[in-house]
Amino acid sequence: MAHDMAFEMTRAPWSPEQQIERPRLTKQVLDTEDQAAFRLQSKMPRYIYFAANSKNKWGHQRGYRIQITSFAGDHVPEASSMERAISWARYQLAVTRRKEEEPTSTSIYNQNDPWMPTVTFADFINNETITRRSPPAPASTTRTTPGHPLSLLLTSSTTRPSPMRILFGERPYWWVLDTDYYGNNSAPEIQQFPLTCETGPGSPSGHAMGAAGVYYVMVTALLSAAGGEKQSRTLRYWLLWTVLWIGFWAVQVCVCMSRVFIAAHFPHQVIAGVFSGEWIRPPIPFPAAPLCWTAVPAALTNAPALFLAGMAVAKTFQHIRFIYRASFHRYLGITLFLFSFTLGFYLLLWTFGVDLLWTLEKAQKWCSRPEWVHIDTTPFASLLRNLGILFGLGLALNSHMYQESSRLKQGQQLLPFRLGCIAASLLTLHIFDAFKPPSHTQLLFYALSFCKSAAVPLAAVGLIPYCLSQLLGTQDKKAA
Ligand SMILES: O=P(O)(O)OC[C@H]1O[C@@H](O)[C@H](O)[C@@H](O)[C@@H]1O
Repeated sequence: MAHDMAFEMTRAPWSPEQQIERPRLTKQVLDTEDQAAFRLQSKMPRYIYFAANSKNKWGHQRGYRIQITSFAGDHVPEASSMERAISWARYQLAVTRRKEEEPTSTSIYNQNDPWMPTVTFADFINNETITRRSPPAPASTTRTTPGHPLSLLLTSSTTRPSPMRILFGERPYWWVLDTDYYGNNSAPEIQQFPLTCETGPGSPSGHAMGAAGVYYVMVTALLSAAGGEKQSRTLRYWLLWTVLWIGFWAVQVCVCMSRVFIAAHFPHQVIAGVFSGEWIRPPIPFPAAPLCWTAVPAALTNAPALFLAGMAVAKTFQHIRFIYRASFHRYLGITLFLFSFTLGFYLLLWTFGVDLLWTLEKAQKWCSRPEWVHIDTTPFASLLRNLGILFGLGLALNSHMYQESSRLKQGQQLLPFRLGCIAASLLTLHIFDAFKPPSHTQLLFYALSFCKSAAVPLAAVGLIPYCLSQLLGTQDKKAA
């Protein structure tokens, strides 16, 4: 984008017989390489800047300004037979469209045979379109070559996601800015929010999946508790059935619409999330589930974790006996298996050049505010959180505290015990939630996330019921 001043003649308001030149700001989009290559000694616009599609908080287009001051003159006459080897020096500034097959803008080998140069910079400037590209980050893609003070080559990638990639985990907040789909037309303005910049793959939606999985299990558990025999179901049961399912779908619609509204998802991704959230509930044989999920490329690293969350909740309600009987060793074994399976699979693919964390780079590149990119949204953070919960649950259920508190569950003071547990657990969860592990060291962050998640069930299933049972037990004794 070039900003300059043009002068227009106007009458001086204070002296109408006089004319004055009034400066006016002009803006011009430089949309081809030829327009954005400024020859030496040519007149430059006053301001040149790389504009992004987003706006800053004053409503001005984001971007960064390029300022060039140089007193250098001609390098060699352009008619010289060796000029092409140093043709970058023709320009004060040149913006070109970079392609993957063009790793460099010049080459030291040009010096060896300047008459037949390996790379000719001037050939890059062949009038290709350069608008609707991502603004390159100055540190990573701006190349100033030592000894080439006048040449500033800015590049932008041509590896753009095709429209079909929205089926493979692209999120709208980056896809819209990153795609060639809109050609020379302007792409829709996408407003980002603090929750937009998720770093994992967008398909299927983890929030929709979690909401559907958890609420499905809650609704069906409540209905089976209220239902009794099929034949003896009363009007009250059917009223409850209607209210609960309306509630279920109301929650799903709100979750899905909010995810689409903040540009974190396309509609098909949240719909897939809701339905996979329901399917993910047991009975999928335990070790088979992460393997099933590997069929969904975009959700690969997230899958075991998501499965685990859905499964942990579902088991609690639907197969209560199993989850209570499983030994700590079993919990530990499952935790280790899921961790090593996911890590191993990730590393295996990585050695073959497949980076399952490709979405992280997209988020960092396209999020309008770097502080909105949170490490706790990464698939690995999610995996460790859910593994922590599983581990903590196993630890709590096999603890002495849990055995002790279970005794009171058959006792007299069941209602105060349960209400006390709910209130104390909510309070504790709130306190846990306020603790944010420091994110400057990734390993420390992941380790602390795991510990924090393990502490949650340990507190809610072990410690809190134990303390309350002791308290109520003492009161019982005093009363007796
Ligand atoms: O895919 P969505 O809806 O943006 O949800 C992403 C979230 O999905 C959850 O399952 C993960 O635990 C979170 O870490 C992640 O941030």
